[in-house]
Amino acid sequence: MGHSGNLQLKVVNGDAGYVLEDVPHLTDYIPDLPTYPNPLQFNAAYSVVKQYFVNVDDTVSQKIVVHKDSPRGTHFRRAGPRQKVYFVSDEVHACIVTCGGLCPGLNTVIREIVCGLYHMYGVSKILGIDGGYRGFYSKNTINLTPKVVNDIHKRGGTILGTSRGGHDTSKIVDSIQDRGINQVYIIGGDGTQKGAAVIYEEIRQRGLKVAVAGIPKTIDNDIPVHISGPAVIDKSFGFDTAVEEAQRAINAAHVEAESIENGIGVVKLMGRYCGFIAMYATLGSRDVDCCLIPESPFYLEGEGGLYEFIEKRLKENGHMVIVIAEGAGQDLLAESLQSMNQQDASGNKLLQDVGLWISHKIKDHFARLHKMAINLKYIDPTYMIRAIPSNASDNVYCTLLAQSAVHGAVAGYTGFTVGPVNGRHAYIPFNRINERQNQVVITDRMWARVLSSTNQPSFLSANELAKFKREKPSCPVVG
Ligand SMILES: Nc1ncnc2c1ncn2[C@@H]1O[C@H](COP(=O)(O)OP(=O)(O)OP(=O)(O)O)[C@@H](O)[C@H]1O
Ligand SMILES: O=P(O)(O)OC[C@H]1O[C@](O)(CO)[C@@H](O)[C@@H]1O
Ligand SMILES: [Mg+2]
Repeated sequence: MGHSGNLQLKVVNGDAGYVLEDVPHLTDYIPDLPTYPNPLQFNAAYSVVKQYFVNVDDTVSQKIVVHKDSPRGTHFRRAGPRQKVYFVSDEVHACIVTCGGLCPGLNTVIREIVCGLYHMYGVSKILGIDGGYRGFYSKNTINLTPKVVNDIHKRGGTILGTSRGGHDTSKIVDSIQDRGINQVYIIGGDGTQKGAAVIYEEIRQRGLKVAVAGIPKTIDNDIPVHISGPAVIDKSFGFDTAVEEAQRAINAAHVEAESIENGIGVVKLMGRYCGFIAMYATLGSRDVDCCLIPESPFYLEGEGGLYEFIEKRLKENGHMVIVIAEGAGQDLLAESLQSMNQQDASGNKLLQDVGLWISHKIKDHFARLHKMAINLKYIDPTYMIRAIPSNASDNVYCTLLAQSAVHGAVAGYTGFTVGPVNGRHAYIPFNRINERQNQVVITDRMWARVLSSTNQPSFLSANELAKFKREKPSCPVVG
């Protein structure tokens, strides 16, 4: 096996096209670090486990759909407890920070990092950083113990608070160094993981024995994940909970629309640059007649347009439900409203309210035509789907993510994000997670399932479809 690598890439090539995209280790830049036996083997609860530790050479394959002659492809290091650890319990001084927007399950991840460190590794010095990245240098810290975090998974939000912007790398690493912190757990979305990568690089340049672990959070599912799109992580925590909660809004829209002549229910769901929540909520509900997402451009007027489809569906069924992701149709809004081009503190584009806009457009159109009296109800559950506690299945998922992060940091790995790859938890280098934003691939089978379930137009001409097929590479299809 040959090694090739730099600060960001640590790639190992093996036989038959085997590639390991490895994560950094503290010993990459601090040689001769002492190791210690993993205390987990003396832990009463874990004594029932037949094999305590994962083999150091275990890796998880990114590709599970293969042909007879396919190369073995990319692999990631398997997550889990190692026989040797690089920290003794008393030496560990950990901290946890949450950044970006809210997401169901943030508190569960915090809880399980604290409990995992305490119960599995005997760690008692754990600090909560208040209010996101800027909290490192501008706020007081919170002492976290299993008692403090005992009930927090039942609450939405994050007990640590969160923020956008305020990522000042030197001030953050100064604070880590001054406080003697040697394990940093960073929970957040695509922006946060980019910030974590820069912190890791600065720590490495300063030669500090500090492990940096990222736990990916994104209600939008915009971190490269496996729900359609090239596979890295299967899906992000809180996504299931959000999709479940979105059902309540869709049900309400359906009940309202069904109960009145020519009723139209419009539901706006989160999804700044991608329509995963809208797509899954639509497929989950089966009451949706039209799902509009940022990845699939649509138009209103003329043949094959939205107005024509609405008229047709109302004539057929007497009612309809439209689900629209917040980032959909922003080009159309920019044409008809004065574009604001505003950004939030992290540099994310601030969007105009497409739900309200489209509701007005539809009402105006049918009023102008005098053809058909419609009754439109607009429901905007935006923050309601993310400000709730995670459901049971997300809670279990959050536990595995948190424990994987703890096992990895204690074993000396750093500069990594945790996540399940084809069902097995793995350590993924930051560069892989940060390479691009995940989006619904509208030439994939999952989007076809939506079109088939709603029977809505694709809004694409034959030429556009051919262009999309050429541009977007076909990727491993789920299901
Ligand atoms: N390229 C970057 N380099 C360093 N820090 C960044 C970068 N992008 C974002 N950040 C920081 O990461 C934090 C969170 O970023 P952002 O507000 O974009 O949310 P996010 O993590 O993407 O979560 P979400 O979009 O799901 O709400 C902010 O404090 C921001 O300053
Ligand atoms: O209003 P805030 O808190 O900035 O968050 C809104 C954004 O956060 C997200 O939920 C991502 O976390 C986007 O879908 C949405 O545009
Ligand atoms: Mg983001």
